[in-house]
Amino acid sequence: MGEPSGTEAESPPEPAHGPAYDPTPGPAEAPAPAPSAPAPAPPDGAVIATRALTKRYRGGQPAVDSLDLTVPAGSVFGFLGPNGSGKTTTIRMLMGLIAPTSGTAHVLGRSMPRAARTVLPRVGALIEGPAAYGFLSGRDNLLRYDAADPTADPRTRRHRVAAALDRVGLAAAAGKRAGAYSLGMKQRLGLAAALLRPRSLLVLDEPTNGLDPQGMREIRSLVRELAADGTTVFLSSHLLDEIEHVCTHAAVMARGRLLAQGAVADLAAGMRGRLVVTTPDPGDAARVLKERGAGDVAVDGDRVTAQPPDGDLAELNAALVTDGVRVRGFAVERASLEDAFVALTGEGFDVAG
Ligand SMILES: Nc1ncnc2c1ncn2[C@@H]1O[C@H](COP(=O)(O)OP(=O)(O)OP(=O)(O)O)[C@@H](O)[C@H]1O
Repeated sequence: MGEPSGTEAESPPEPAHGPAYDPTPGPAEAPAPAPSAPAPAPPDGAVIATRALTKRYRGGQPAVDSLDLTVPAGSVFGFLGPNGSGKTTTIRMLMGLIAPTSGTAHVLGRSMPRAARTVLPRVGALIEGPAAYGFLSGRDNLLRYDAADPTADPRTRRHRVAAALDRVGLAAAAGKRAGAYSLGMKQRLGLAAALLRPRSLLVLDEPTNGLDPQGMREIRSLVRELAADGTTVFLSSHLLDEIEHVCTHAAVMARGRLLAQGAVADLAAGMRGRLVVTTPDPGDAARVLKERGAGDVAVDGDRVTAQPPDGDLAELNAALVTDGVRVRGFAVERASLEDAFVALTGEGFDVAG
């Protein structure tokens, strides 16, 4: 999460929580001033499109630096990067909570933050953790939250609250004090708040942060269900595993800059996986692989692994056999998103979180 907003130089007043689930939503925040440059039209079908989006907090390096992000409609888009890489700052600009230093951001085809009042009712957001009144039940939290929204229809309130609680699997616990909820249940209550109205886009900042494996599974399957219904989901995460299992598309950030974006399968497919040769002659195999241009050759028992050289791998296999290496297994392991990330950043990734 970002650091206290008190260090922020030029942003407008900010609500303590995300736009969709502050339990004390007052009158709508004044939208931040729009950048003066004319906004280019967003690409067709993009639910989020930013161009050269930049945020520089007072005196520092840019927290977000010339970001060109394109989130296709219908995608589950993972916004991936280690702590401090600029994810939360980007999300806050997209939601109109802070003004960019320069560049443009379009959400649902409209320029932010100028169109915040039109855009935000169509966006469900869960930002900077769930917030709820502990002394109220989950249901009463949602009733109160919905009642504070001047555009929400009071006649359908009870029905919409019940449907949202049901949707996130909290119907049975609806009458329980939110203070007694587990973190996972609080997170689901936050999602229920985001789902009180039909949404074109859900923005979730680290939705599984702090959850146990069971809680993570529940949120992930909920995200998949929502996406199956056609909602575009934009979620930030520092967990590669999460992105790989839940997302159709991803963008990789490091130190405020975008390193890559695209379909998850393409991000990993651009990488050649590691060659694994299983053999009772590992020393000879390693020698032949090196001679044939394989990189980073490593021997572990009867397994020899390497970065495959360019060219036809069938030829490489034949060369091993011709040189008397008895080959039991010869395969290229599929590259993971983690391999792609390491190749992009040249550094490891805190996979465990
Ligand atoms: N209000 C602020 N004032 C000054 N600097 C800030 C502020 N918010 C964030 N930063 C700095 O901007 C950079 C990006 O932070 P940001 O919170 O956007 O990253 P993040 O990828 O979301 O990380 P995390 O997962 O830790 O929230 C960091 O160096 C951070 O210290």
